[in-house]
Amino acid sequence: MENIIELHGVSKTLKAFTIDNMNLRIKQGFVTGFIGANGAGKSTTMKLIMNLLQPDNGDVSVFGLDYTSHEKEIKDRIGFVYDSNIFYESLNLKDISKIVAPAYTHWDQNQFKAYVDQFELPLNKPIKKFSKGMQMKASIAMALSHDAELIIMDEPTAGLDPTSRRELLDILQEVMVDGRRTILFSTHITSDLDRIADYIVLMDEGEILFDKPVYELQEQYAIVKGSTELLDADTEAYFIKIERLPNGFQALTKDASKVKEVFDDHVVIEEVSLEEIMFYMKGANHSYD
Ligand SMILES: Nc1ncnc2c1ncn2[C@@H]1O[C@H](COP(=O)(O)OP(=O)(O)OP(=O)(O)O)[C@@H](O)[C@H]1O
Repeated sequence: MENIIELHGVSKTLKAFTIDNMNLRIKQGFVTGFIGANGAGKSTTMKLIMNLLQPDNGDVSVFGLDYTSHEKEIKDRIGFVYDSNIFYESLNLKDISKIVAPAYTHWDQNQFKAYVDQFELPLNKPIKKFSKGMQMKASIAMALSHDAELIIMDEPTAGLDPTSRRELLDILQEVMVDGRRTILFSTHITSDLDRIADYIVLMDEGEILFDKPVYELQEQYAIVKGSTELLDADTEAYFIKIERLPNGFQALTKDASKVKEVFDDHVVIEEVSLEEIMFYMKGANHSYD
């Protein structure tokens, strides 16, 4: 199976927010980073993938299965980290693991204890007395302790200190080593993705703007700087968004080689960061995508 998650023509309206006819495919065996501004719809999409929200229209399948008849099997094979505390707050980790363990076919108590030790989490302290970062670590320890084939994490690095963030990214790299697993995770910290992502999905206002391998982004997207005299109706078509500055223009292109061919040495072409791509694509004219 090439795609571990497939969304076909999915629509969902939540009051003022709408996802309309979304198609998304997440490749098996890779790490996909899910990015987009606040309110873009990343959490909503993850909830649709987890069946915590149901689409108004369209289909969601995970492992090639649908939730109508395979909910338990799908959930058994997913490790999910959500951006707010999903545990019973007055319980401690020891009790929670006893409640959670029977729900999973492959729960591994030793693995769980190893993560608890690594994250230096207390087993006997009620979750409500954990800091935000500790709660996130507890969530991560649970998600990684039942041999899940698919790990879905909504902003797992938010609230973690730099050392813990690095530790988590190392763990995620380790769990990917045997090639059996797939990770989808959202983050606002784009440097997380530089370390481990193979694919990037960018979302804006309920819409997937792109879903691309990292190497393709690095090869094709670039920042172009030059004199505004170079711009006219024809040449502007090479850019996704153009900023006109007093001393020239600065623009994002998704076709760096074409820009090089057309403008040659009249422009400067620079590598683009994910943050810059997000900045330029927000509110851009997507007919150029
Ligand atoms: N239960 C709800 N009822 C109404 N609107 C909602 C509900 N949940 C989310 N929304 C709205 O849907 C939009 C998308 O929210 P979502 O949490 O999916 O975005 P996000 O990309 O995860 O944002 P962030 O990066 O800030 O976490 C927002 O405008 C939010 O206000």
